[in-house]
Amino acid sequence: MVDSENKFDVIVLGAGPAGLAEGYALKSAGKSVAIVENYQWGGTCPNRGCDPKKILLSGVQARDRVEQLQGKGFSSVPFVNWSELEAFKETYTSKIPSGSRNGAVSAGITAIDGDPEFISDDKIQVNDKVYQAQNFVIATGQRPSQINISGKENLLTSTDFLSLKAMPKKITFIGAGYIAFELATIANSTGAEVHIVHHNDRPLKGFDKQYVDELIKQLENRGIKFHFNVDTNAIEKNDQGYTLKAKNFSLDSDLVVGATGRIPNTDKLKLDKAHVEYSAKGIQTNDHLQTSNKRIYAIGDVLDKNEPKLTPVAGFEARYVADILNGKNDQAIVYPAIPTLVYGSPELAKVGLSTIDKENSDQFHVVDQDQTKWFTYYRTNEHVAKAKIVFDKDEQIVGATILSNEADEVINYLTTAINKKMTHDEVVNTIFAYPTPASDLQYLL
Ligand SMILES: Cc1cc2nc3c(=O)[nH]c(=O)nc-3n(C[C@H](O)[C@H](O)[C@H](O)COP(=O)(O)OP(=O)(O)OC[C@H]3O[C@@H](n4cnc5c(N)ncnc54)[C@H](O)[C@@H]3O)c2cc1C
Ligand SMILES: NC(=O)c1ccc[n+]([C@@H]2O[C@H](COP(=O)([O-])OP(=O)(O)OC[C@H]3O[C@@H](n4cnc5c(N)ncnc54)[C@H](O)[C@@H]3O)[C@@H](O)[C@H]2O)c1
Repeated sequence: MVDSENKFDVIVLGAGPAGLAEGYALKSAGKSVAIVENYQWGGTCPNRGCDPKKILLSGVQARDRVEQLQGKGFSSVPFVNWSELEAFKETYTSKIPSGSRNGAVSAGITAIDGDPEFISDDKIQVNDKVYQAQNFVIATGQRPSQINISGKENLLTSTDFLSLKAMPKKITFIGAGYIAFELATIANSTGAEVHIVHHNDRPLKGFDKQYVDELIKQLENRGIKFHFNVDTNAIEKNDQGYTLKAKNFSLDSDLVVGATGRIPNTDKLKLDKAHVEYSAKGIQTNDHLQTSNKRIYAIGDVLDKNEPKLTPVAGFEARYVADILNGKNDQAIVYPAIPTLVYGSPELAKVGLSTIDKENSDQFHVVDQDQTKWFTYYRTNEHVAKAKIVFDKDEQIVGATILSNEADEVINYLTTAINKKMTHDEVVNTIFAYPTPASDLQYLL
């Protein structure tokens, strides 16, 4: 028998952006809700992901803005003091776990701390207590993966990097995805010698190759060194630091960060006991985000899905499942166009269709614009500003790739234009404040 106080309409596993959004949406609709978290309330994004990274980047971006204006009012590039910047970041992150937990409790959600394990189709056990629910929502996210090489225990993760107390003189990243590009830019701007080692020659492979090559060129100009087609097979510790070893290749550094992807947190949940199917890529669901056990849903990064694993996508899925469980929706999930962005200086962003090949070249065409001399970028003396816009036969924008320091802002406007199917005339007849990246839109679309 399960005590009545341990019975809920819905139990959510994981208190990250997905799990918390789910809990709040269900609670405000009158359901009894518990959330179980086994580590830091708030999850990856505010504790060890998006937010701390972006705080560190704020210092980097301020420095870079001054660097661009050398000889145009400034004569030296400021030194970014890593320890102070990191301490500033800590003033934000240190409040997240308690703030997130207290917020949930204040909203009337039952907060449970510990490792949940399914013991049947409708019950879990946490710290020797059994809890029962009509429905479960699994939102346990992902964690850094570790490459299986000799000396892998010598590798730091992105989480370790974001809390370094001192920036080393020389740092190496293995992998060249979002995390390596972003953290390498931060390390470079705070004075470190930075190397990126990648196993093939196609980093950021979801992005337009020409623009990735241009981004690499910009980062090389800043002093970041790329080593492509290097398959790391060992990290050896020595008196000075660490040596990365590969065939005919060796690189010494003070620290080495593994940034070769992330893996779903499914292993501790005893999913088999609840008949929930999953793969190495995450929990498998139907188009209603329902697992192989009809009373259990999965949302956020823990899903095995094609959509990018990002915070706003996790929130979208949480609201969708809440609507299903609140009886407001029974349709399959339909995702809007989702923008993705590699932060740094410059930023690389994309939404929708990014490239077209011979097979679909009669249905789409691409306009590639070098904006570097446009007023928006001229006034800040940007090194590069480019935009590749994909149009369909009706001249409707269906995709874009942007490379500039304003890419985050521009990609959001273009995402709206794609989702709202805005025509060129609708854009031109919208009065945007001038001069801003928004007022450039009439020349882009
Ligand atoms: C360095 C870095 C930078 C990033 N930058 C961005 C960015 O700029 N923009 C963006 O959109 N996304 C970014 N992301 C991705 C973003 O953090 C995730 O997409 C987002 O956090 C996913 O939310 P989630 O709730 O699904 O998972 P998480 O945020 O991972 O939350 C899952 C929660 O479940 C808990 N948990 C895990 N296992 C269990 C278990 N067995 N039982 C109970 N609880 C468990 C975890 O402790 C965690 O609190 C970044 C990620 C990283 C690592
Ligand atoms: N700005 C953002 O939105 C943002 C920022 C950071 C992270 N994230 C999220 O976190 C996820 C993980 O980021 P990530 O950068 O760790 O993963 P990723 O999948 O983006 O990139 C990993 C890279 O490592 C390479 N790699 C794999 N094995 C390797 C090996 N043995 N040696 C060398 N290279 C190897 C892969 O080819 C790939 O290029 C992202 O996919 C995204 O969902 C998003």
